[in-house]
Amino acid sequence: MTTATVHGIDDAVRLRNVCRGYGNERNRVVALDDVSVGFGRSTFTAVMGPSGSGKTTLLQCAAGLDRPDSGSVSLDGMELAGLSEKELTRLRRDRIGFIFQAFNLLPALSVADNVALPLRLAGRRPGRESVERVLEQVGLGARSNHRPGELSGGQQQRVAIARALITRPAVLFGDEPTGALDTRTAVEILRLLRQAVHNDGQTAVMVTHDPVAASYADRVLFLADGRIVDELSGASADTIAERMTRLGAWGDSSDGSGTAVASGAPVARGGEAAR
Ligand SMILES: Nc1ncnc2c1ncn2[C@@H]1O[C@H](COP(=O)(O)OP(=O)(O)OP(=O)(O)O)[C@@H](O)[C@H]1O
Repeated sequence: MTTATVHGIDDAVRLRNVCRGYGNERNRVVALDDVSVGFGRSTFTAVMGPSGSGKTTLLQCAAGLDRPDSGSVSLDGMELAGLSEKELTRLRRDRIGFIFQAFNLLPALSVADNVALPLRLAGRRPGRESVERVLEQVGLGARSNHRPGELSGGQQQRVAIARALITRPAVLFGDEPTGALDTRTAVEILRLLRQAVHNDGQTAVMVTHDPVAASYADRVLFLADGRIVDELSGASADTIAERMTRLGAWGDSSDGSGTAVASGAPVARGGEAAR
């Protein structure tokens, strides 16, 4: 049984009966099928599931990057449906931080200028101290004048986290933020995310395929065929991997009516949790 549909009053992000499909009537893919879930303030949630189960679509709808066909999304107390594109852009800029697998840094800018970019885009003048402070926070105080190309992958991802944190967003969304990193470096990044959540009161939602990464979250949601089918709290990587294996078995036995099984890519990592 899943409790994912229970919403707290104080959720930083809340989805209610969200449906999102692609294609036309003959070729319909249901990416999200009546998903209701809340992400409480100052919590860290990992979203897992087979390839094509709807994880990225869930993240994009939750972050206001994609609009659901039906249902509603509220973020930091604002209903997204009523907002114009301009208001939505402002909300994303001011209240959300994004961290992607490909760090998406601008190679020609220094580390400090990359971090300051969201503030400049918002028409604010970034104070040197606030940039230095957030770089210290991610352990890169000495690197502010370097170019991203002079940093390791893990350091570049830390710059991306600093850039996401500079606006003090209510919610941090990560789509495979540790996907391109080795295990040790991934752990550093996950600790930073936990810190942002538990020390600074931010809310983090992270899509991952890695049970070890997911074990750093307070809660793990499991998606299959566009629906939340299970969740775990405070689980170990082994427990999460075992649950993924079961999810894989469910995927194999599916009659396909759920629609969203995409590529037949392997689902579970089983015991291979720590890459
Ligand atoms: N722009 C799009 N056009 C058509 N179909 C799409 C589009 N985006 C997603 N889909 C489909 O919706 C379903 C869910 O996709 P989504 O990317 O959310 O899955 P996912 O769980 O993130 O997958 P993965 O782990 O492989 O990244 C898939 O069947 C996918 O093919």
